[in-house]
Amino acid sequence: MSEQGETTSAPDSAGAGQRCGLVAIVGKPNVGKSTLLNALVGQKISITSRKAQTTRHRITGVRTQGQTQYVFVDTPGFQTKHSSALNRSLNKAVTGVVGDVDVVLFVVEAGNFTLADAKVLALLKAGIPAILVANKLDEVHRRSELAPWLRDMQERHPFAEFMPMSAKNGKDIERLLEVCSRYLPEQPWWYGEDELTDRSERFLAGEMIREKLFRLTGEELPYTSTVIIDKFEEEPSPKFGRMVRIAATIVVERDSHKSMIIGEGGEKLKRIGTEARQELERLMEAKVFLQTFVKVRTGWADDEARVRSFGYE
Ligand SMILES: Nc1nc2c(ncn2[C@@H]2O[C@H](COP(=O)(O)OP(=O)(O)OP(=O)(O)O)[C@@H](O)[C@H]2O)c(=O)[nH]1
Repeated sequence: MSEQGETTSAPDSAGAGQRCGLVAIVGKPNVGKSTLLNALVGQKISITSRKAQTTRHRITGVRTQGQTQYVFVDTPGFQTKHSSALNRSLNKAVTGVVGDVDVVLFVVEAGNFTLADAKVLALLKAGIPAILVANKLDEVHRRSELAPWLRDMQERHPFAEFMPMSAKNGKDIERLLEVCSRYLPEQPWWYGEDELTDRSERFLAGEMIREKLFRLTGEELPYTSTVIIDKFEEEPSPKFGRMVRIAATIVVERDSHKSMIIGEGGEKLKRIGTEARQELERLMEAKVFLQTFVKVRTGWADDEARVRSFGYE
């Protein structure tokens, strides 16, 4: 339950009373960071368009609840299960991230603190509030033992809050969101309330191809060329976790534009597809299969009915 209540009415257009900020989740492998992130975001993680405030970060999810928008950022160093790789990437990737957010969730297993936890803790920056998430509370059978452990943790770092909890418990997640919101600055939201739907990923896929298209063909290509997403299907994949099949059509007005996009031996279209796919994979954290086609539709931009049939309003 958020302090602001569960009002999901449209936000004040001026952004009055809104809070918005960056939240990093850190911790050694297997403490439950992914479980926590998924629960906090409350839906499948997706991407958003990039905004100036967050270009330095890779956004893994956004939750908008009540008046607060929580923007979760990725800490790549902690994704790995290999401690050597963990060590290597720690200083580079994570230090930058945890030094530049509004609040850090430092996740450990309740009642535990190992050398690996200490290494992560050492990276937290003074001045950035850190919440100790003592996760997997449900696995602690003797709760009485937790008090001395918490005191011990208090001595290790000046944590702003202590949250003994379970990432699998909905009430705990609500409580954590509420606590977290206190550390996010009052400022207008960066993202629309509904920006994280499947549709926004679909939209982003189109934008990404469009961006590559214009970047790789240069000025020559008329602005009327556009990208239609014909298919955007997510499939469960034990191998990749997330897998998305995308089929896109680049619509141009002239044959000459078509050959410009396809390039010699199909080289350019291939490059557009590869670059778009790679970036989408990174953003969506998914395996992406992308098919791109080019079609000529003379005067299509003037033909309103046809424009509508392409999915534009
Ligand atoms: N009992 C219990 N298990 C949990 C809880 N949170 C996470 N887990 C389990 O802990 C294991 C690790 O969870 P992940 O979310 O993958 O942990 P992680 O920190 O993201 O792990 P890495 O990807 O290795 O960094 C999984 O089997 C989860 O189901 C919890 O609150 N209680």
